[in-house]
Amino acid sequence: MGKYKVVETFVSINGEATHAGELACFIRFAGCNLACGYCDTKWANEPQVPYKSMSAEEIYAYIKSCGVKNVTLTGGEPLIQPEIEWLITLLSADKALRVEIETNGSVDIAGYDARPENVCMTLDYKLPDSGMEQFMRTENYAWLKPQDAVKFVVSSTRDLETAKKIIETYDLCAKATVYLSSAFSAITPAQIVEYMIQENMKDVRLQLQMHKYIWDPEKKGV
Ligand SMILES: C[S@@+](CC[C@H](N)C(=O)[O-])C[C@H]1O[C@@H](n2cnc3c(N)ncnc32)[C@H](O)[C@@H]1O
Ligand SMILES: Nc1nc2[nH]cc(C(=O)O)c2c(=O)[nH]1
Ligand code: SF4
Ligand SMILES: [Mg+2]
Repeated sequence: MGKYKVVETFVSINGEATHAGELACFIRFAGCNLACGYCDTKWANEPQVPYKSMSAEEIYAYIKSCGVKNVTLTGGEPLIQPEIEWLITLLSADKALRVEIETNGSVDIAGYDARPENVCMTLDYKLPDSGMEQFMRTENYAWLKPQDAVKFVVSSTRDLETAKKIIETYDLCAKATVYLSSAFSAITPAQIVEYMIQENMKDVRLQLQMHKYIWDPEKKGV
């Protein structure tokens, strides 16, 4: 089996989505197929980024050594890592783990349809201000499971309007948990809430990146 390019591993609280505030072990992979304007981990996508080569078994052993339940696979883009299916299968077999995959919405997730309940996807929809909307695969919404989330990282009113349209067109709130997050410092959380009230978005949740309020927003490894 191959090795994975891992740029950092750490334990922190998960700052985002459904298990925000709970301890989680993070595995961040190198490289991404997109280049979002707001990306807070551009460093992990640099071609020359230093990485550690780890096998699936080594990653699993690290996760178990952390002693936590939640594992977040992120990046970079985790789902473009060669043989990532194998790692996901290995981790999902351990029912003491809850595996969350942060994915950018451009990669086909159909092949993960047989995943068990302890594997959830947090699927981004990249909005116009990210510059990456053209790469979004709305076909992915056919493969959402109840434990999954669809996340919209918002930078502007135009982004909010697009998010609302996509949520309604694909009936996303019926399929998964839907989050609106502010692209850090691009739009205030208050502006998002005002829009949610104005549009009566009653099944959508605001999410803040908790770790950026606890630590310096530029700090790695938290
Ligand atoms: C760094 S990405 C890595 C995983 C995957 N490439 C993706 O985009 O989902 C992890 C999460 O951080 C979010 N993110 C990145 N930069 C952000 C920023 N400046 N403000 C808020 N969220 C951000 C992404 O939208 C994504 O949901
Ligand atoms: N604390 C913390 N929580 C996170 N949840 C998702 C993250 C990510 O970068 O994907 C992240 C992160 O970078 N830090
Ligand atoms: S898809 Fe994720 S890692 Fe890639 S550039 Fe966008 S936010 Fe960054
Ligand atoms: Mg992050």
